[in-house]
Amino acid sequence: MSCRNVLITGCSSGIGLALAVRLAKDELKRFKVIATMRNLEKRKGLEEAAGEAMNKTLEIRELDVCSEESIKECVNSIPGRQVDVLVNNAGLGMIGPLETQSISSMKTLFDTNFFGQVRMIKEVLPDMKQRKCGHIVVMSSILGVQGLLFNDVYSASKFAVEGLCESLAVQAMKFNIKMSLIQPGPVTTEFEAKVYEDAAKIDLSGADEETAEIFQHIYIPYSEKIFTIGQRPEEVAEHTMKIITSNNPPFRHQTNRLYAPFIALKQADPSGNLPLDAFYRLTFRQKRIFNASLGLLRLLLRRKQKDVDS
Ligand SMILES: NC(=O)C1=CN([C@@H]2O[C@H](COP(=O)(O)OP(=O)(O)OC[C@H]3O[C@@H](n4cnc5c(N)ncnc54)[C@H](OP(=O)(O)O)[C@@H]3O)[C@@H](O)[C@H]2O)C=CC1
Ligand SMILES: CC1=C(/C=C/C(C)=C/C=C/C(C)=C/C=O)C(C)(C)CCC1
Repeated sequence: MSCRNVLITGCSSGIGLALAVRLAKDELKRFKVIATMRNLEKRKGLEEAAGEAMNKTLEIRELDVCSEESIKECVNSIPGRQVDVLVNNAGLGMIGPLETQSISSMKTLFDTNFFGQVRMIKEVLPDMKQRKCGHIVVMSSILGVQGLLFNDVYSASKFAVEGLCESLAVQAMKFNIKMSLIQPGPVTTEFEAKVYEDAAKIDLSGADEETAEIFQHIYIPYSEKIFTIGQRPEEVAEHTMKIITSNNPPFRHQTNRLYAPFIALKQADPSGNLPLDAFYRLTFRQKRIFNASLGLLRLLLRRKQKDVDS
């Protein structure tokens, strides 16, 4: 197979950085990685992790998914504008009570997580259609399938991405273009620190006392515990690499089997009441069940790790 150009957005940290490095260090040298970031001053981490691959199988370019001009400039700089695989990874998180969040902060989130993806796809789709070849890989989330309290707007942005891709995928198929949505659960990246940092600045006086209490004393501690068993970005990169190298890539792929039961609840009950009840109980009624489930998840994770190591 010839070398494929892979353009990845949001490579200054986390999943984007890990994926760029993984593809660039491919033993079979199947990829030329165009690792992009909006702020080139943050390139050091990627340069160090890429090591010898730098300027051989990996090049760093500037790209802000919120600027059409920046996207065009980057894609035009690629010989023949040839993007064989687009990985739409750049994204922001946002948590908190809806009443405390400004419409302008929600628009910023959508501008990145949804319109950023749209801008990227619009830029490469006509070329891919002409070549009758290409793969669009999109970093969605389990929250693109299942909503979660205090993640209202973030989850909505990922649902929007899922709807966009599900609609486009059939047309893409006609032009031999593949589309894949990657759905990770919690991943231990800068994402986590950034959302907690932003959450600490929320003016909770914009919400009633009970809501503020639930957010601070139930959601935040639960969420922190959940992240202690989050995936590493390298694991998500490995999953994504498998999707990219697959001859017949799936349209949707969950990277963490621990979250399959939450999605199964949704699929099991079209009325939607089953997952709502389960989340309600887990959050408000069953502190002991939540902690016990977490213990079980940890055990399963340790077993899985042992299997991988042996
Ligand atoms: N971490 C998690 O738990 C999960 C994350 N995801 C998704 O994975 C993706 C990657 O997140 P993750 O690696 O965890 O988080 P990070 O915060 O580590 O990485 C996010 C990347 O997106 C970049 N970015 C933000 N805004 C823009 C923009 N306007 N233009 C270009 N790049 C931008 C950031 O750049 P900068 O450094 O300049 O801000 C950074 O490089 C996101 O789409 C996220 O929604 C999905 C499921 C779970
Ligand atoms: C609070 C809470 C939960 C927390 C889930 C979290 C915190 C998920 C985070 C997902 C992320 C960050 C996705 C990013 O795209 C559970 C386990 C569902 C159980 C019910 C209560």
